[in-house]
Amino acid sequence: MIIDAVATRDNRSLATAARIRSSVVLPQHAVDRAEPARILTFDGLADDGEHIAMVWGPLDPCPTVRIHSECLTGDVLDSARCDCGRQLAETVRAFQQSGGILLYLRQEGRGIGLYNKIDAYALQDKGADTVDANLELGFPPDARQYEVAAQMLLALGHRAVNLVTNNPEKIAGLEDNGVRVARRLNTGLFLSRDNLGYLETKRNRMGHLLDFGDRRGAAS
Ligand SMILES: Nc1nc2c(ncn2[C@@H]2O[C@H](COP(=O)(O)OP(=O)(O)OP(=O)(O)O)[C@@H](O)[C@H]2O)c(=O)[nH]1
Ligand SMILES: [Zn+2]
Repeated sequence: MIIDAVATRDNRSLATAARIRSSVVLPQHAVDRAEPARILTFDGLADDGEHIAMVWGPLDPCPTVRIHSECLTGDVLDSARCDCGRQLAETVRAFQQSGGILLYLRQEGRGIGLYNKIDAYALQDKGADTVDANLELGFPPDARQYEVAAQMLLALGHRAVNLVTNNPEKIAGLEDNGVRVARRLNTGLFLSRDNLGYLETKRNRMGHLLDFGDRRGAAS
């Protein structure tokens, strides 16, 4: 399926249109749904990343979407330094139940890569927060772009979505590239003793929409 370049809200257009390269069934351990889950790959994405979409159908015309940036340490290795693993597990469980699209973007370490992220962790262990550690290494606090996410959604036929995120940059990144965010939905709040500083920095220095309520004292 090929979607032509579309006008964005300020009348720019996407430089390139992506198309679905492969779409295969990915049977799930947890559930046996009427419509099987599929993993999709794409040609024509704006960067060199091997970004994938997981689709649990059937989908609404304005589907629920989660954009998740790769975090090997959190997603695979059970790291509690961040909330990524818990957010990913929450997404998979919810979409297995109710349907949705997970865009798994290969943007490890907010786009600076795994080795650089581990270097940033080493600086954090000496007292820097996540923003200053990136800056000290010569990177922006967040190096991610979301054009590829918009390209993938357009290739899937969706120009409007409900987005699960606390990060306003993801909303702007879709809308700047021709995909309307009809509603924002919060992720869960996955606080622990080890990620409290990381989450506070996201809220205080990066504009993430996190409401700790009175739960910070209970982080364990
Ligand atoms: N550079 C850097 N990257 C980190 C650090 N901790 C986590 N990350 C990366 O941050 C990214 C988090 O991705 P997401 O959970 O999709 O995005 P988010 O910006 O937290 O926004 P939400 O949609 O609200 O979850 C992943 O790529 C992680 O590898 C850190 O201390 N330094
Ligand atoms: Zn993480």
